[in-house]
Amino acid sequence: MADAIALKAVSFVYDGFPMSFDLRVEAGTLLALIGPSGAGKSTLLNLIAGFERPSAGKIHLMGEDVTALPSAKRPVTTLFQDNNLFTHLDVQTNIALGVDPRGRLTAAEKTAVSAALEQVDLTGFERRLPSELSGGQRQRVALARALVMDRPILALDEPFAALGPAQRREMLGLIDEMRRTRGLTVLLVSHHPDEARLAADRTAFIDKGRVVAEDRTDLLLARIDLPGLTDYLGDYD
Ligand SMILES: Nc1ncnc2c1ncn2[C@@H]1O[C@H](COP(=O)(O)OP(=O)(O)OP(=O)(O)O)[C@@H](O)[C@H]1O
Repeated sequence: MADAIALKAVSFVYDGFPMSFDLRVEAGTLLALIGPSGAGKSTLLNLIAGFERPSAGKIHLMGEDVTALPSAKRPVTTLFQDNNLFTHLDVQTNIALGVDPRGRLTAAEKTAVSAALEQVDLTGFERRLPSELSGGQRQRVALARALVMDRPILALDEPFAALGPAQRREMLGLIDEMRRTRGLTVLLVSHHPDEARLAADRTAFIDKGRVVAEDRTDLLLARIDLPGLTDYLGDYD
C-alpha cells in the first residue's frame, strides 16, 4: 500500500519548544497518536492539516507535496473535541456547509448528506438545532459533515473527550466502519491507550516534540525499552 501521509524532518517551534516529526502512514490505516500532555500531538495534526506551517521539512499527503498548500486545499478533514457546529443552523444545514460554503446542494449532494446522516444514525434529526442534541449526537453530526467532505484523510483531535465510555466506543466503531467502507486513513489523537487498543491498527508514541516510536498497537503498548512510554502508561496493562 502507498503512503497516505509522509513527513520528513518537519520542524516547528513554539516558544522555545522545538519539534521535529518524521512519520509515514500507509493508506487505509487507523493510527493512534498517544503521549504526555504537551508532547506535540495536536501540533503534529495541525501541521498535517495545514493549520500550522513547518519552518523546515516536507509533508506529502496522498503522494502530493502539500507543504506549501493551505488547509482548504489539503486532502484532510479535521474533527476537534469542540465540534464547531453552527449553533443557529439545523443539522442538515450544518452538514450541507461541509459540501458547499453557501449550503446550496445539487440533488446528488443532498443524497450524500442523507446517506451520511444515515451512517451516523441520525436520520430524522435533520431539522434539529445543535442545542437540541446530546453531546454524542453533536459529535456524530460533525462526523457526518466530515464524511460528506469526502477527503481521504480524517484527522481526529480527541473528538470524544467529552463523551462517556459507551459513547466513545460507539464513535470509535463508527469511525472504524467509515475507514473500512470509504478506505479512509485516520489519525486519532487520544489520551486513552484503551482507545488505541480498541480501534487502532498502529500507534505512534509522541514525546518531547518527536515521534519516538511507531508500531502495531499491541507491540507498541508492550514495549518496555522506552522510558518515556512506560512513564506515560504507568500501571496501564
Ligand atoms: N498556540 C500556542 N502557542 C504557544 N505554544 C503552544 C501553542 N500550542 C501549543 N503550544 C506548546 O507546544 C507544545 C506542544 O503542544 P501540543 O498541544 O501539540 O501538545 P499535545 O501533545 O497535543 O498536548 P495535550 O495532550 O495536552 O493536548 C506544548 O509545549 C505547548 O505548550
